[in-house]
Amino acid sequence: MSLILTLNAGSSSIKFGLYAPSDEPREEARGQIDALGPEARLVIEAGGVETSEVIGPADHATGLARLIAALGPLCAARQIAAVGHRVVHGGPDIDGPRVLTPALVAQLDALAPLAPLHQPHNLAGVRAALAAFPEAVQVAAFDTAFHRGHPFVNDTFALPRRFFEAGVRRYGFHGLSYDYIAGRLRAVHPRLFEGRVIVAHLGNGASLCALEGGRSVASTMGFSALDGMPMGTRVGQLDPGVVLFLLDQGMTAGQITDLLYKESGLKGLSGISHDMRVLLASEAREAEEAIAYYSFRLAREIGGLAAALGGIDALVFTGGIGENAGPIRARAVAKLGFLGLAVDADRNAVNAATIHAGRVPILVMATDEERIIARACARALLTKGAEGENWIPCVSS
Ligand SMILES: Nc1ncnc2c1ncn2[C@@H]1O[C@H](COP(=O)(O)OP(=O)(O)O)[C@@H](O)[C@H]1O
Ligand SMILES: CC(=O)OP(=O)(O)O
Ligand SMILES: [Mg+2]
Repeated sequence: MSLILTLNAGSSSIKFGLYAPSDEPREEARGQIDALGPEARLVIEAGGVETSEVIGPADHATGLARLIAALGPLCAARQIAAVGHRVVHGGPDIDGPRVLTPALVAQLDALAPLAPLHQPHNLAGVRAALAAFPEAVQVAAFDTAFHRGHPFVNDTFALPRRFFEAGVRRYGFHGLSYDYIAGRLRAVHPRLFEGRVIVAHLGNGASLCALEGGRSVASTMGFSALDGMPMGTRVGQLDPGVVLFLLDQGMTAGQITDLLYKESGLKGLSGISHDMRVLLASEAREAEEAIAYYSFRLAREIGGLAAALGGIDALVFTGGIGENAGPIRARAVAKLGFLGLAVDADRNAVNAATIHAGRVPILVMATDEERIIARACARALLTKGAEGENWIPCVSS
């Protein structure tokens, strides 16, 4: 039997999954190369057993090579029939997964400046997989695709129209995560799925999405993966006047890019760490202020999306912080009683699946971006053969 490999080559980690193909792919193994840098770690979970080893210094290229080598024993003699890649940016037109062709890869390369922390690594994963598995179908699943049905007012800036036409618009990201959550809502809470749901994806990157009947109508991330929530190292919402000021002060575009993507957010504000666990455990005033800012912005974004939806029928927390950081959820929701939102302290403390004490359900749900990629691969394997066709029929969540 053949296998599906999923690759999610991010800014500081490379995640993978191995699946047996079927309508609902069966996960056989998953893992990641963590903390790319001087002391990278390879973590693999297979058959209920987790192994972890420090692999020493690794960048994206060497980390990918090491990961591909580690797949050998997991695959045994089975062939990788499809490799699915998380690609953060698909541009204005791509509204679902696609089989990768050289022309499409070139088109995606050109979008790298819009997502400099992600797109180049995503595409490096594509190139490594093409070399390692030349017989496999290569599939891309896009973070932007889920948001392509937004109304105009949620996608535009108030710039002259020609900029919108030229692609300067709000794209929205984390679509694989929102697609997965929408699917779980439909399966587990069908009545909520039909309503107005705000999903807060709070990982190293963070955004929120407003869902209506399972479809994205607004997102807090905009043109790039910088806007909206402050993140581990990214600034979140920022007055563009600050960028003009920094340019005027003599900073180069490259320096400002590094500042906004890599030195800001929780890391910049605390001066301690980008990692919420570290900040929650710290007694430093700066850690507390970074947490206070994060929680305040989270409440503001939820309020803003509730207005975009004209109300809220459920709130969902997901991502590493959303799934695990009870104090952050509690602090944000404490400001949102006027929307019918309140947290049950005991259930929140143990990350229970439902944590509300008020009228509006508040859910904690684990996300699974890899599964959305694996499903796209399974559909690509079923439909392959249409010569020159790279559209994959999309089974919506
Ligand atoms: N138990 C926890 N308590 C608080 N924060 C946590 C916990 N576990 C993970 N996190 C936070 O989740 C964030 C990483 O989220 P994750 O979704 O794993 O990231 P990525 O975007 O890289 O997939 C980090 O800030 C980390 O500190
Ligand atoms: C788009 C984005 O911010 O992704 P991540 O959370 O993986 O950094
Ligand atoms: Mg993530």
